[in-house]
Amino acid sequence: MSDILATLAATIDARRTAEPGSSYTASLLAKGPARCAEKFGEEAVEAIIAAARGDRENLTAEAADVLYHLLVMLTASGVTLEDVLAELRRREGVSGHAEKAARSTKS
Ligand SMILES: N=c1c2ncn([C@@H]3O[C@H](COP(=O)(O)OP(=O)(O)OP(=O)(O)O)[C@@H](O)[C@H]3O)c2ncn1[C@@H]1O[C@H](COP(=O)(O)O)[C@@H](O)[C@H]1O
Repeated sequence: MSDILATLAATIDARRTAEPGSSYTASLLAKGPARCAEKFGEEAVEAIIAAARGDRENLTAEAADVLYHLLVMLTASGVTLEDVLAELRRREGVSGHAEKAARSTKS
């Protein structure tokens, strides 16, 4: 299921050395990590609005924008999709309740 994400991440990584004029991704990466993060935030807000309105069709499209812009932001910041997937694998099977309880006993 995540093959498309891995393919997209590879495409975005390859765009780091592409001409901004020929690639939207390259033009965004050329603006730096802060601008990429801002774009991710804008797309996330659009997804939030679609979800809050119960607009499933728009939410699907906005969620795709969010995933694309998340990968661009990660690339701009030197974090790979594999880094994020490894973190998810590390968390696998640990309930959010149990993780939160462990955090509160540490402090
Ligand atoms: N998945 C996407 C994708 N999703 C969204 N977008 C673009 O993200 C932009 C965000 O939408 P906005 O309305 O905010 O755009 P905008 O106002 O023109 O953007 P700004 O000027 O504010 O940056 C749009 O231009 C979308 O086309 C994407 N652009 C590219 N991809 C993938 O990335 C690949 C490489 O694209 P290029 O780098 O352009 O070759 C493509 O083949 C696709 O697979």
